[in-house]
Amino acid sequence: MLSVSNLSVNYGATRVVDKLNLELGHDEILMLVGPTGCGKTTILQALAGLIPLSEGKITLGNWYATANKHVPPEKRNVGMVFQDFALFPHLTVQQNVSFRLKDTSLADHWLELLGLGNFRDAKPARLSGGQKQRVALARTLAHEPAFVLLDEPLSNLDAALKDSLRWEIRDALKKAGVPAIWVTHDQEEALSVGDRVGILNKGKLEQLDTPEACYSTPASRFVARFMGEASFLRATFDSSAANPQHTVVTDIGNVPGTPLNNACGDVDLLVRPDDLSLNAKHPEPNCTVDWVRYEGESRLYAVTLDNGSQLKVRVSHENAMKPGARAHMQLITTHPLAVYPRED
Ligand SMILES: Nc1ncnc2c1ncn2[C@@H]1O[C@H](COP(=O)(O)OP(=O)(O)OP(=O)(O)O)[C@@H](O)[C@H]1O
Repeated sequence: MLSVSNLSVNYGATRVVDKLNLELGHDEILMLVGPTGCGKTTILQALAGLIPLSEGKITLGNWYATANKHVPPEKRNVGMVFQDFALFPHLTVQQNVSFRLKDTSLADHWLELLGLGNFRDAKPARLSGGQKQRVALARTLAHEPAFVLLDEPLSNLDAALKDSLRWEIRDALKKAGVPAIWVTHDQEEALSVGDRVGILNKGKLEQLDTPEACYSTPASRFVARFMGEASFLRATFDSSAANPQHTVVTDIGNVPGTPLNNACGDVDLLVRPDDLSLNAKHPEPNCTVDWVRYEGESRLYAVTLDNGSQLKVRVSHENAMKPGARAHMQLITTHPLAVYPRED
């Protein structure tokens, strides 16, 4: 198990990572997300032993590192996968993956498993971006790392390739049975690939939870906004025993709620674009379209309710309306939505 307690990193007087705590199971994949400059790469560098800790402790297997006890990268048995692949250009695929291995059978194993059998003798320059990243991953896993750190491994690849390769990487990590921390800018990737997701804000973990919990019950509005389109609808919520179903009352329908941060009375309800319907033909319109973004399969509308709240709703592409059009909006979800204390 990889265990991190109170890990902090300072650059001069600036604290960049602030008291990070986490534990990873033996084959668990943690996705680390957060705005640019929030400390993601610094965390990976500290775990890899590339920069010193200012405070805290990292423990894995038979070693531990603290501010006073540095363990060099080569003693940590860490595997790293970078966005720029970091392959040796003058070596073949086989040589890259087998580099410094005494027993090359594991190199063969991962080359086959990642579909690189036919490219053994090719040099990296002849490979596509996706193939290069597979080689980098095969090389990492062939060295039997105790844990793997991935720093935006897919950010140099096109969208279609990203989608398939993220699953291949997840499968390979699970087959290798190693804990992994995977930094990404892509919130959809974080939700779909991770066993858990950690959301960082200014060096602090705001939430460390399952993808479902991070998306549907975000610990803060920051997390809610970071993990997807988030609108906040004025609502009222009675937290007493008189409301056993936890019903939240709004102008566009009542829904079950999950109160966070002791929300009660005047509250804001977190609404995702698929929690709403938008009907242009309804006889009693209650909102006006502000703008629309065509997305192919769907359209995303920003709509202002007659009570002043602005919400975003995603509907089928067949539902075409122009800015200024009147429509009827309604809450259609049956699952509980997160409820926060009112913020004016
Ligand atoms: N060597 C350094 N010296 C001083 N400050 C640094 C150094 N490296 C990074 N920083 C600062 O530390 C903070 C965190 O940087 P880091 O690279 O970890 O962020 P990140 O979350 O990985 O960002 P991005 O998503 O843009 O890659 C930033 O404010 C950055 O300017």
